[in-house]
Amino acid sequence: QIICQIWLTEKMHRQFSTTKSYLNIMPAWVIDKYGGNDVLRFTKNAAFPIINYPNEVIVKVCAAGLNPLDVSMRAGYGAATLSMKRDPLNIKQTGNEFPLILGRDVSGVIMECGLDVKYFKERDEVWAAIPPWKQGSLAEFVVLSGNEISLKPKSLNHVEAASLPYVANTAWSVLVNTGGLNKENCANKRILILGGSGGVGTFAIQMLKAWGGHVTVTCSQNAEHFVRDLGADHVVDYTAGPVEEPLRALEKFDLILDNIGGDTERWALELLKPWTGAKYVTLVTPFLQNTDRLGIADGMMQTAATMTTKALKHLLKGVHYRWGFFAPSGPALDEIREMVDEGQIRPVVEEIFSFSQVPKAFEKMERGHARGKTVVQISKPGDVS
Ligand SMILES: NC(=O)C1=CN([C@@H]2O[C@H](COP(=O)(O)OP(=O)(O)OC[C@H]3O[C@@H](n4cnc5c(N)ncnc54)[C@H](OP(=O)(O)O)[C@@H]3O)[C@@H](O)[C@H]2O)C=CC1
Repeated sequence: QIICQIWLTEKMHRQFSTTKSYLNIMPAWVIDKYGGNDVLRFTKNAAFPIINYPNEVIVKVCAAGLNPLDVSMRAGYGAATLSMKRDPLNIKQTGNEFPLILGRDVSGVIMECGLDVKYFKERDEVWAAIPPWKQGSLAEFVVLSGNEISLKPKSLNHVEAASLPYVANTAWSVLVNTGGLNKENCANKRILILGGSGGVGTFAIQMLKAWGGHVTVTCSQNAEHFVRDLGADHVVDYTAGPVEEPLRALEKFDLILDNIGGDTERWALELLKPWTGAKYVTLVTPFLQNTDRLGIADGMMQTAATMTTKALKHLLKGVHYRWGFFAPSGPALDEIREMVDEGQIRPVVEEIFSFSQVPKAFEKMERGHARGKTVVQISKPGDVS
C-alpha cells in the first residue's frame, strides 16, 4: 500500500508540476494532537508539500503570520469541519489531520508551478492567506492554489507582507462581500468597529479610511493613540464602563463590524440607522463550535437555524444581521497590494519571532490585547536555491 501511495504521489507530481525533482521532507512545526503550547513539535521530517492539482504552486515560506485562529486550532477548534474538508470521505477516520501545520499567513517565493498556473512563475514573490483546512505556513514550504496567491507588495519586506493577508482577506470578505462597502460607495458612511486594536481592526480602519468612511472604534484606553494614528476618527474606551452608553450618544451607524461577540449583540444593533439598509456583521459566529459539538450535519442545521432566526428578528426592526467569515482570495489581495504600495495601508507588526521561537510566538498570542500582528521569520528570500 505504501509503495502504491509513493508511486501515485510521484505520478501526480510529474503530471501536474513543471519541475522534475523535489525533496521528500522539510522542517516544520507540527502538532500531533490538540492541546496547549506543549503540543507544538519541531521536526526536520515533515512531509514535503505536493502539487495535487494543476492550478497549485509550492511556495518557499519566508515569513508566516499568526492569528488568534492558530491558537484556537491548536486547541482543537473547528476540528470536525476542518478534518472533513481535508478528507471528505473520512477514509482515514478522525485524527486524519495530524501531523497538522498551523500558520495562516505566508509571504514567500514560488518554487514550483502546476501546469495550469498562468499568472505566476517560479521565483515570483507572493503573499497569501491559507485556508484553515490546508497545511499552514509554519514550515519551509507550503502548497497553495493559484487563486489564493497574489504578488507581494513591492513596498513591503516578507515579514511585513506576512502580517496582512489573513486579516486583509477577512476584512475584505466582511466589509466588501458581506457588508456591501467598496471604494465607490464608502465615502461619508459611518462605520463602527467593535474591537479595533487587533489584527482585523487595524486593517479595517485603514481600508475604510482610504475609501473615505467615517470610522468609530472601541478599544482599551491605552490603544487610543495607536488606532487614531491609523486613521480612526472617534475612539471609545470599552474599559471605562458600559461601552454602549457613550456609543448611544453618537449619531447612528451604516455598518457595524463586531470583532468581539458575546453580549454585544444585545445592544449593538440598536446603534444602526434603521430602514436604511444598515448592516451588522459579526466575525464571532458559533458555526465551528456547533459542528465540533454536534457533528457536521446537526451542527450545520443548528447554525442555519440560529442565523435565520436572528436575521429575521433584526430584519423586522429594519436592520440587517449577518455573519462574516474569512475567505481566501488572491484577487482581493491584488487590490489590497495596490493600496499598500500607494501608502494607503501599512502593515502593523507588533513582534517578530525566529523559526525556533514558534512556541514563544504562541505564548504571546495567547496573552491577547494585540496591537497589530505577530510574525515568524522562517527564511530569507536569498536562501532560495
Ligand atoms: N469568522 C471568521 O472567519 C474570523 C473570525 N475572526 C475573529 O475575529 C476576532 C478579531 O480577530 P483579530 O482582530 O485577529 O483578533 P486580535 O486578538 O488581533 O484582536 C482583538 C482585539 O480586541 C480587543 N478587545 C478585546 N475585548 C474587547 C472589547 N470588549 N471591546 C473592544 N475591544 C476588545 C483587544 O485589545 P484590547 O482589549 O487590549 O483593547 C484586541 O486587540 C477574533 O475573535 C477572531 O477569532 C477573525 C478572523 C476570521
